[in-house]
Amino acid sequence: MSALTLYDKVWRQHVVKSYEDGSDLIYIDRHLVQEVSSPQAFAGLVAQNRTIRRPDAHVSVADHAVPTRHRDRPLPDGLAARQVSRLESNAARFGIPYIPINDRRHGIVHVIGPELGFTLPGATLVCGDSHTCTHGAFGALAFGIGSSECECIFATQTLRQKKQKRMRVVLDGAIPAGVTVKDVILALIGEIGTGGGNGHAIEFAGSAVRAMSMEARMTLCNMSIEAGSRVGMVAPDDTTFAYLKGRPLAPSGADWDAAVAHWRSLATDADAVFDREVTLDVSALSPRISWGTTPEENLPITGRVPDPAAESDPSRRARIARSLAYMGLEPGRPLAEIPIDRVFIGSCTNSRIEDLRLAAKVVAGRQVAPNVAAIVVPGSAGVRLQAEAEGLDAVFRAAGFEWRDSGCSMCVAMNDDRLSPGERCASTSNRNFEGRQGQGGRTHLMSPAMAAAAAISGRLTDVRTLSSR
Ligand SMILES: CC(C)[C@H](C(=O)O)[C@@H](O)C(=O)O
Ligand code: SF4
Repeated sequence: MSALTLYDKVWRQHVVKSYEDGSDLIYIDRHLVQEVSSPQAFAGLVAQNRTIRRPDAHVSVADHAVPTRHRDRPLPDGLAARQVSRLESNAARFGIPYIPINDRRHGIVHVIGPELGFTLPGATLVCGDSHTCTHGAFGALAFGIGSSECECIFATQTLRQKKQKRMRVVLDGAIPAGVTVKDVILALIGEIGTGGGNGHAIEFAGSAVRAMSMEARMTLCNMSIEAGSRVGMVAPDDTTFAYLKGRPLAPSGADWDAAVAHWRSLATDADAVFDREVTLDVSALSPRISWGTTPEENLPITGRVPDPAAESDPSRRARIARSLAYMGLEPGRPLAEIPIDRVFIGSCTNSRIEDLRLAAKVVAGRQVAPNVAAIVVPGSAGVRLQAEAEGLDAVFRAAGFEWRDSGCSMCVAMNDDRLSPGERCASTSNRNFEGRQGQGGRTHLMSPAMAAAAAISGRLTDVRTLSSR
């Protein structure tokens, strides 16, 4: 048998049936359900009078629409309240687990899956949400699906899919001080483009990945979709097992030992071949900032706003000009001089405990600039409680940040937290297209440390210069 990759192995172990057109029916072990993409799937079940085949394979939680403050009060009447109550009643009707918004397990689907040990190496995991690739950090085969596919999973626990091509991204070297995995993934997307991973399942490998914490690996895999790939995976290792051990839904006792032995066998064989290989030396990277309206439009903070006139390709020139017009930026301006109005530290990319620790370290003993409104939104109640136990909330509050309850918040304009037209935001989220954080809002993507530095100085800032003051 020829050598296999991690992706090949997990795929193979889930094939129920193969079709002549090259697609396979694969078994889906786990399904996360949120309020925005699930209503149609539940409605489909009702219309066809179907039940859920394996209720224990699903976990539902409302994260996108929920407010991040005043959660002790009933949700005000409106779309959010309807979306949340519909998810709750659908979960009750079909008998699947539901996590209420004030529960200690609440949070963004992609943050709580791993926290609960619902996300496991070697499992297939789906959700009606494009950032499901996050869970690939554990060596799960995880990807986002559409509403009709959610319905299919509910009814059959299987999905017909075509295998992707195989791509390996090797990250070598040590990440320098002041630089984080967010800068690594932005640099990669800057290099290969938002279509760079199209049609491919990415495996992240190399010494830098082995050295990363699970939180960092999740940030990395989370933005695979911004690189065009629905799948981003990391082979499970001791770091993975240490994170999962003792989690509520992880195996225990003798099952744990058997699981670890199986998980170790999933690593890509030494002689396996990839359809595409990309290598990036992370030791040469600087902190990055997106300046435009796609994640690929990003540069080191030491750079300047690009000049469309310097671009020879007419369509690229037009694209840059349009981005700059929307972002309200003049060519040639140093990025580190751009003033900001808002700071958002949160989202399934960067709202885990390590992210908050990094940001708090920058913020400690300093004040948010008077022109800036800044919020920290922990990705889950678990992260919030951990941060509070460590006193991080006090650090943020003392500096002038607002400390919120868990949810997607200002990552996506589907709840109360959003930008006003023209407002410029330093954001730790993953998408920066026009209107993403609110109509007319201007998003600059960056790491938590960089967002914290921007909050303090009131402009885009190289965190390395701030900490050396
Ligand atoms: C609302 C949801 C379906 C959407 C997604 O698929 O990713 C959202 O989470 C996003 O980040 O844009
Ligand atoms: S935090 Fe943002 S990117 Fe993540 S699931 Fe929510 S809306 Fe999507």
